[in-house]
Amino acid sequence: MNAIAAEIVSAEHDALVPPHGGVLRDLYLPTAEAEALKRFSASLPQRTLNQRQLCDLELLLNGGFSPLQGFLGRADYDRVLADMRLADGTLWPIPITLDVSEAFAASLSAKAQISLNDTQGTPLAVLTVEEVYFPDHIAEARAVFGTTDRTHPGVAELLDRTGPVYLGGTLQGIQQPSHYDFASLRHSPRHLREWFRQHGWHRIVAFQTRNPMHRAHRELTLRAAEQVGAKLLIQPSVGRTKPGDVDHYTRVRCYRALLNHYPKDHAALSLLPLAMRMGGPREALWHAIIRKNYGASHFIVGRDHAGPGNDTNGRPFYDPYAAQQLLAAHRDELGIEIVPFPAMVYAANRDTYLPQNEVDAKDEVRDISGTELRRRLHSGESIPEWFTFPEVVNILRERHPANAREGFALFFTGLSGSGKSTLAQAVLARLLETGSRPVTVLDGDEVRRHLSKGLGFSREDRDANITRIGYVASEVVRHGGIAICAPIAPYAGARDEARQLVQAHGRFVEIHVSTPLEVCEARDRKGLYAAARAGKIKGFTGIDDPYETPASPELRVDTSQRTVTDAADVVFAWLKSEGLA
Ligand SMILES: Nc1ncnc2c1ncn2[C@@H]1O[C@H](COP(=O)(O)OS(=O)(=O)O)[C@@H](OP(=O)(O)O)[C@H]1O
Ligand SMILES: Nc1ncnc2c1ncn2[C@@H]1O[C@H](COP(=O)(O)OP(=O)(O)O)[C@@H](O)[C@H]1O
Repeated sequence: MNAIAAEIVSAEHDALVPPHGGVLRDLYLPTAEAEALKRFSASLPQRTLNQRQLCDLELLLNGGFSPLQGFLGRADYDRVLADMRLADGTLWPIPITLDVSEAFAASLSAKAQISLNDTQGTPLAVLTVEEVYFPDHIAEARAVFGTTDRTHPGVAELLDRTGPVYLGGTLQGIQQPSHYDFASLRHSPRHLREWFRQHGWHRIVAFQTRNPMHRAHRELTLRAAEQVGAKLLIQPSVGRTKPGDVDHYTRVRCYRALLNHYPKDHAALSLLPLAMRMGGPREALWHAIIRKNYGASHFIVGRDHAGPGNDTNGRPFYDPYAAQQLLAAHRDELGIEIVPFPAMVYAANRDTYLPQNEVDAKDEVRDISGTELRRRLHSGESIPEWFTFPEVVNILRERHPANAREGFALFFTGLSGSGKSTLAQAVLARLLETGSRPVTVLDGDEVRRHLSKGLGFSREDRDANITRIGYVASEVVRHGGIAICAPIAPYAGARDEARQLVQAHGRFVEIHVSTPLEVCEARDRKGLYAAARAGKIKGFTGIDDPYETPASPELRVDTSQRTVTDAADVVFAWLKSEGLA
């Protein structure tokens, strides 16, 4: 009996649902062959995968994406876009593709093999490239996400951070990507199926999440499990979720704490290394297929499943129940039962949670939105017990201390001589006078003597300088400190990049020191404007190199209109009003 037939028979035997397409893939080679391929892979073209590609690879190799055996070729890709199916007709809603640059693609010979590596250079798999093709990213965004609006994180990634060429081909797995965090909570579909068998679990309802779970989630999952007579699998995505989400380390601590609030032996926790696309209905279908591969017989789809929030006009990208409708439409061929659920809300008068559609006029409904929860965490305000469990609040508070203890960056930007350093020093003095927070100053001149020594003033060098400042600031903020940065930072793109780096860990406060050029030039503290006018310095900001005015900084201060003390007062008052000082 060949391996495929054996797999089908065993799937029938264990009474767990069959995997998608009938075959649970396992693309890892046996140990000796994997060892030989690892040695051989050193001679192949090397490719370091980004986080999304690494997540995709892991689920391709371990069978989470069964029946796929590699990255999609053109025919599969086209049909997935057009009607959510592989070329052979199997339901598959999200394109799993390997994007590269044109230069990398051009360097490959026909039928090339390439080594796919993690960020440490460890070879994980070899891809035999069967097809090289140019996708139309705009068409892909429209088909998969239904929009080309870059506010959608999946669209932004596709249009701005995805290579122009796709490589299709089959994979041979060498070794699993290493995870040193929560290793005991990570399982392949094969492992999880084995665990279900050992524990006699046959009906299993899976729950997907990218957020910390509170009482509403507990009620919802318990009701869903009870409704279909199944055990519960809490399977949060921990690969990559929506930018700005609570990090998975914190979330997993919350899930673990919550697990103690389920009836014994009724709920299990397993982490899914999925790179979410936030693709709403299509993504929900994909999630269901993946859970089926892990052996779940049922899948909970709540309100706004995998929703990316609102578009540029403030309207939701997807109808909150579109995912449930799409899954219902494919019910017969999906092979995993969908358990649709409305939002759960708290009725204070009954001191209980209810599905929204069971609420009546007399009920006093209470809810705390994600935004409100973040606000309360930031301000240190209380979070009621009806909303979540005290252990969960404690974990979230440790991770998100009230503003007064959370790190942030003050990023002064403006022309040379505008007053950035002077103002930074004055604000520094205020912060040190009134608080005990560690403060790091990354002044333009100072940085250029150390961190950015050797860099000049070309666009490339200036961008590198600002990225370095942003990186150091983000580390300071990550550890709860205050970073005060004061470079010219003339280019909007680099400023935004610094913002992204910092915002992963705390607030980024951009302060445009908007002193007019004439005033800066009249001050000419260092004689550089005169030298620039005389042509002795080339590419001087404001003279013969541009300064891109910040469009929407948190604050704008013109030092020609105020004394140093006044200007520092404006900044400090703003920090106070935001709870940062
Ligand atoms: N070509 C040119 N353009 C602008 N500035 C120049 C140039 N050459 C030297 N300097 C001096 O370098 C200081 C600016 O460095 P920054 O690191 O803040 O610049 S940047 O953000 O990387 O563009 C700046 O200091 P500040 O006056 O404190 O802003 C200048 O003194
Ligand atoms: N209200 C003010 N705020 C800040 N600087 C001022 C003000 N009025 C005059 N200045 C002077 O302007 C110059 C600004 O230089 P600096 O702070 O080094 O600017 P930058 O760091 O932006 O190059 C200093 O000599 C400072 O004394």
